[in-house]
Amino acid sequence: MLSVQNLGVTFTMYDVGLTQKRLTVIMDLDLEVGAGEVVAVVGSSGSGKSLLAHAILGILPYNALVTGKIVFKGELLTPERQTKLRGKEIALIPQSVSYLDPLMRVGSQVHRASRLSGLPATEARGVVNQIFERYALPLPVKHLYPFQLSGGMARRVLVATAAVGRAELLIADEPTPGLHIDVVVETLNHLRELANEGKAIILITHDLEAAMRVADKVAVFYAGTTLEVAAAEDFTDGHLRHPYTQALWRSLPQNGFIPVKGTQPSPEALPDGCLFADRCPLVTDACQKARPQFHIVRGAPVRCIHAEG
Ligand SMILES: Nc1ncnc2c1ncn2[C@@H]1O[C@H](COP(=O)(O)OP(=O)(O)OP(=O)(O)O)[C@@H](O)[C@H]1O
Ligand code: NI
Repeated sequence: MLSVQNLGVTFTMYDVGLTQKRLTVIMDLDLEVGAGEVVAVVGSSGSGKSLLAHAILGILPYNALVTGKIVFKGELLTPERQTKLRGKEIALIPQSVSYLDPLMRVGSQVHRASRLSGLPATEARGVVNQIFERYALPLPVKHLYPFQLSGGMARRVLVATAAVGRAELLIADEPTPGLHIDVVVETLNHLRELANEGKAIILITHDLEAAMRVADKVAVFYAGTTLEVAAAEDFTDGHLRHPYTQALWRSLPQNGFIPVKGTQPSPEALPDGCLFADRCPLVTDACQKARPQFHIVRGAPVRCIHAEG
């Protein structure tokens, strides 16, 4: 359904004295998402996850230059098409209730979302009631304002707002950390259900465990690019290809809690070679010379010259 090819995002900024500065924050990024699939995008803070979502939706700030290709349902996703499809065929499940209109009752917002997505007025009312029932939101909740919702209810309203329409691609930017585990699990289950009904889901998260709970594939982001796109079972089968993905896996509490030493390079100081080279146990001179290209190892793409079948 969605194919992101060689995506790049560069910001033009002005420094002291009005000197222009270009900052490339996403480069060579590839990602495929099919109908019925949950693809998790996992990466630490600043790796470019939200910018990927914004690039797909066409809501990057004006000083961002996008290169590469995004193809949606076989057709190039141009800015015009993005404007046309946003909220209709491609919907965002935002990070927090702060994205809802604080002055509008919840029911009206879900209703508005359904109308924006193209549902006729005659159907919208019934569909909104159905969606409230589906997400265990009692009908009186319709009359509440966003600030009156509990954390769990707020997540359900956000999912309902995206699920009420006919959007086939849903992008969930990670729920704010600090949510109760039950709420997280419930939201993840809702996303899985929507995929099982045939939608394509991109789940953006820091939380590898959450990702593995529901995702079919996990795209591992690092300093603005994908290092590996692994199948969820590759983690548990020990089939991971990239040393960074392996390190992330070992950093989970149940796998030894071994931290990955060092930090991700900042967009202002990216190395010429492999982005992970300075933290990698397998590093050799060749790694420092050129950025490794994606190549297929055991059926999945990875960006490491040492990864072999
Ligand atoms: N408008 C902007 N101008 C310049 N740089 C930006 C802008 N927006 C984001 N960036 C930079 O782009 C990089 C990626 O940001 P992004 O928000 O996509 O990260 P993220 O992976 O979503 O992080 P988090 O997990 O913290 O949400 C960061 O280094 C960030 O500072
Ligand atoms: Ni983000």
